[in-house]
Amino acid sequence: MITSDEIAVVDANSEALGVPRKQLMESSGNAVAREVRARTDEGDGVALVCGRGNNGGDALVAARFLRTRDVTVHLLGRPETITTDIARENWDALEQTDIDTRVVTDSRDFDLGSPALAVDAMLGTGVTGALREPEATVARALNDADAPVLAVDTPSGVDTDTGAAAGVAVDAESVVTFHDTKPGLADLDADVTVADIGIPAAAETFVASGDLLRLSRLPDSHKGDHGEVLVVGGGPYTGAPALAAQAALRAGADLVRVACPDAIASDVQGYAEDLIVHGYDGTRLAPAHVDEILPRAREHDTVVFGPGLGDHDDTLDAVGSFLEQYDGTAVVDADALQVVPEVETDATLVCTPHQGELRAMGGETADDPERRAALVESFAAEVGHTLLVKGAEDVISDGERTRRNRTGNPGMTVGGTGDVLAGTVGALACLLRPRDAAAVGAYANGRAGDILHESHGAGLTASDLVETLPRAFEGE
Ligand SMILES: NC(=O)C1=CN([C@@H]2O[C@H](COP(=O)(O)OP(=O)(O)OC[C@H]3O[C@@H](n4cnc5c(N)ncnc54)[C@H](O)[C@@H]3O)[C@@H](O)[C@H]2O)[C@H](O)CC1
Ligand SMILES: [K+]
Repeated sequence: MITSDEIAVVDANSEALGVPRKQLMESSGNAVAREVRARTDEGDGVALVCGRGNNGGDALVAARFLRTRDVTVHLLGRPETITTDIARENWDALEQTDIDTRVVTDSRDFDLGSPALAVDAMLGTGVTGALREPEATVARALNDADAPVLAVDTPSGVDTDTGAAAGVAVDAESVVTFHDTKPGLADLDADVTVADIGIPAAAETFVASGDLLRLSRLPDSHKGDHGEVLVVGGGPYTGAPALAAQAALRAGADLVRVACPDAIASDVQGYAEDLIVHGYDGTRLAPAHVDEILPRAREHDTVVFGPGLGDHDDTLDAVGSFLEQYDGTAVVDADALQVVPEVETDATLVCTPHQGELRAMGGETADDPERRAALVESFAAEVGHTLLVKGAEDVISDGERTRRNRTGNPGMTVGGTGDVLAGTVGALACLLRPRDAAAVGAYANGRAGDILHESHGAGLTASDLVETLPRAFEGE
């Protein structure tokens, strides 16, 4: 099953892989025509009722594939108001043929006639809220008509994210849906066919520019609120927490604070004026600091735990104690990772190990990319957290869904890039579910590295990466 937000990402990734939407629409239209032929006889009347989006576009394509049927195309709205170029191009193409096309601007003018089959292509995954006019009246007319209804993708009026109807919905005898089934279709008393429309499997497997849509299509609850991140790091190293914090800012977080030992606080502050640094006493994280860090962590949307902490026994004990008591969202990186498999925690974790750290956690790797991805998926299920395993090809899995990321280049093996990634994912995890934050973070980091590779060759630094992140989020 796939939701409309997810299909938008997959569509855009398909386009990035060289299979554009217009090509998918051709396949969708072909699939609709196939269903129409299966449900009618030669010469039968078929009414195609088209909305102004791509759902209507699918039926406009279908009309061309139905030369053996007596087709009438009803467009709901003026052709100038068709919302997408590809649907409009298909309308324009139909207008050059002798197919009977009718423009319905007022629902009172809608005349279905008495076809053997009516095709509902008013609205698909682009629907928002209850059907407006003329669609609502036309939906009632379809429901009152004698002809059985074949719905394209989803019956119009059914919310494709919840499967519920916000008002009147088309009552379809059959549905031809694309790529994968949609929420709610299984609950309908309709015959549902899933048609393969040629979306490459890679559009789902690999993270690509379409995944950036996850950020631009955020629910209203997140508009204008991009979250606050606490970076807990530093001790033996000072640059790491500063890099993670700066990356979180560049990845869009509203506010980023660093908690680090007093002994290095001024060094961390020295990396950038806009960092907010809180020191705890001493030279490294220890169990005595956990009571001070926990309430601070709870005031942030996410915590990035690990950059530069080091692996002193006291520090690892403190990490364990923190995770046992914390129930928010945290990105765990570097030395803190080794604690994760041993600890009982209610926290939602995104762990960002490289291959060596993964093995140290008890996970397995393999040379074959598919095998490696499968191993990461089962290890994620075992530890109960999201994993982002870094490598020439990154693997991201929450144990249920697994993605692979191909952005990035060997120039990025320079020190500090892991800190940048952890900070980026920390910022994204304020907005997206863990596996999406990890996937988009891995993609954007690698893309920043690829942009820099063009200008800097192998000479890129982690700070360059931070500066380039905003461009990487702009997409291609
Ligand atoms: N990968 C795929 O599965 C493909 C699917 N295709 C088809 O495209 C539609 C989705 O197309 P989209 O243009 O995004 O949206 P719709 O056509 O569903 O609707 C947009 C259209 O409707 C108006 N609108 C929105 N809500 C309402 C409402 N409540 N009442 C009236 N009008 C409404 C909005 O303003 C727009 O004008 C998908 O379902 C498939 O059928 C593609 O063929 C390519 C690949
Ligand atoms: K429809």
